[in-house]
Amino acid sequence: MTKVVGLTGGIASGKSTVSKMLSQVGFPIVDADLVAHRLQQPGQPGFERLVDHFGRGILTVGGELDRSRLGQLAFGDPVARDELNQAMQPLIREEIMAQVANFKRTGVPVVVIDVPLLFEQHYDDDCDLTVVVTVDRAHQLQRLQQRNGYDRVTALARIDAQLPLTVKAARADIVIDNNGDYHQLQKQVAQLVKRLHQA
Ligand SMILES: CC(C)(COP(=O)(O)OP(=O)(O)OC[C@H]1O[C@@H](n2cnc3c(N)ncnc32)[C@H](O)[C@@H]1O)[C@@H](O)C(=O)NCCC(=O)NCCS
Ligand SMILES: Nc1ncnc2c1ncn2[C@@H]1O[C@H](COP(=O)(O)OP(=O)(O)OP(=O)(O)O)[C@@H](O)[C@H]1O
Repeated sequence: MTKVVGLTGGIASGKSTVSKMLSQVGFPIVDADLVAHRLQQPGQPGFERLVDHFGRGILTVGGELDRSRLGQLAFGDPVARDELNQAMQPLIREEIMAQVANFKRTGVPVVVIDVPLLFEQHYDDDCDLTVVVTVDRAHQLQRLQQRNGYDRVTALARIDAQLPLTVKAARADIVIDNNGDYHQLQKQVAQLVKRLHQA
């Protein structure tokens, strides 16, 4: 029986870094951000839904989704964010579950789903084990600003659009503390890998 491992954290807490490490040692990964991005390509169902909800003002002159514009709308206003979630989440869930089902059919022992909104959108109900990558707010803010070039206000709006990391960590089966350097992160991932091999 394939075990489903839910990997989550806060924005810029280090989920993708951990999922890359797990992928490098052979675990299959379903990446929710990648799923969402694919669904938002012109012609794909997510794109159509977003244009229906938010109008053509969220498109670039080239007719693609203007991610920065939609991000300003959605992370600046909880009502717009709810609309975004209502438009996108059913499609994202369907695709994630389809990919999980495909991996299950191949008989792999473990599949990892890397989902930022794992708890907010109740994906944890479908997981055998949940892992939260946590950082303190100062590291999170600094890494997010550095990675995305956001000013402080923009970065804080994105951090506060998710459940607090302390709440997520309290709900997790396993917590990975990413306040240290990459080496310290790698050591904790090695422990996780051992546990997953026993799963
Ligand atoms: C608003 C959008 C266009 C901004 O795009 P942008 O390229 O700036 O961000 P990107 O998609 O790379 O997401 C970066 C991070 O933002 C956070 N995030 C994304 N969507 C949300 C959301 N609806 N609520 C809270 N945090 C979110 C996640 O931590 C994610 O890893 C984009 O985030 C989006 O379409 N979000 C809705 C899809 C979604 O829910 N994705 C999360 C999958 S569970
Ligand atoms: N231990 C660490 N030390 C220093 N920088 C780190 C560490 N872990 C991750 N980072 C950096 O922090 C940033 C955020 O990490 P990452 O992209 O893995 O986060 P994420 O949780 O996947 O974010 P998102 O929710 O936006 O997808 C990246 O630039 C990454 O290189």
